Amino acid sequence: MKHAFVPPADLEPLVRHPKATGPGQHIGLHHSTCFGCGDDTPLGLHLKVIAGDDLSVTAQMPVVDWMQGGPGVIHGGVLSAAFDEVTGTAPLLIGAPVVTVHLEVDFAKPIPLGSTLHFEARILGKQGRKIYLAASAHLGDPEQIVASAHALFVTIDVQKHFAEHYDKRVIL
Ligand SMILES: CCCCC/C=C\C/C=C\C/C=C\C/C=C\CCCC(=O)SCCNC(=O)CCNC(=O)[C@H](O)C(C)(C)COP(=O)(O)OP(=O)(O)OC[C@H]1O[C@@H](n2cnc3c(N)ncnc32)[C@H](O)[C@@H]1OP(=O)(O)O
Repeated sequence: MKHAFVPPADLEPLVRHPKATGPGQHIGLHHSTCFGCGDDTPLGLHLKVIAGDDLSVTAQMPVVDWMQGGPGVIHGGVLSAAFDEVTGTAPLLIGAPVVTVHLEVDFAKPIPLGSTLHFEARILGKQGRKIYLAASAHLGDPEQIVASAHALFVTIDVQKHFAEHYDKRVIL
């Protein structure tokens, strides 16, 4: 699939963190009211991101009616949010809490309501605090990619990053 994202050629190779979630296990470190992965949000993606056996993750998402953009198909922003969540969770495999600084999505096929998206994301490498990822999605046949994404995340100190906003957080 065509895309405009060019990661640096000199990325540092990475290995899994010794305490990373095991292969096949749900990576559940985020919080319960997160739009992407929280169980307690009435309107959220409720994504369960599963660790791969290397530097990759997978997730599935049923495409339900409220996700509609064009008639009968998913909204591109909903799909982008799902890519954000799936790619953003993967850096936990190297022990890095991150926020998104850049996300780009290539939409290859219309994605019908009633289908199930299968996501795969993998860490390409890092450069200082910057972590580069690539992801793709299909509807059941891994040979038929319907969308792909590239993302750049930056490692943060979670306590410091959210300090100013923490007391305005929503608890449901
Ligand atoms: C939804 C909230 C998620 C919260 C995550 C919470 C905890 C994390 C824990 C676990 C994570 C688990 C799951 C995560 C799941 C989903 C992820 C969803 C993530 C999101 O949805 S999160 C919301 C949107 N996100 C933001 O709210 C970020 C706003 N942003 C900033 O808060 C600052 O921007 C910051 C702190 C990131 C950096 O600021 P800073 O001052 O610390 O560092 P600096 O500016 O130097 O950037 C360092 C290096 O990144 C390069 N760089 C920066 N921006 C770039 C760009 N756009 N393109 C290319 N390179 C860029 C610079 O060029 C430099 O590179 P170099 O070192 O080579 O010069």
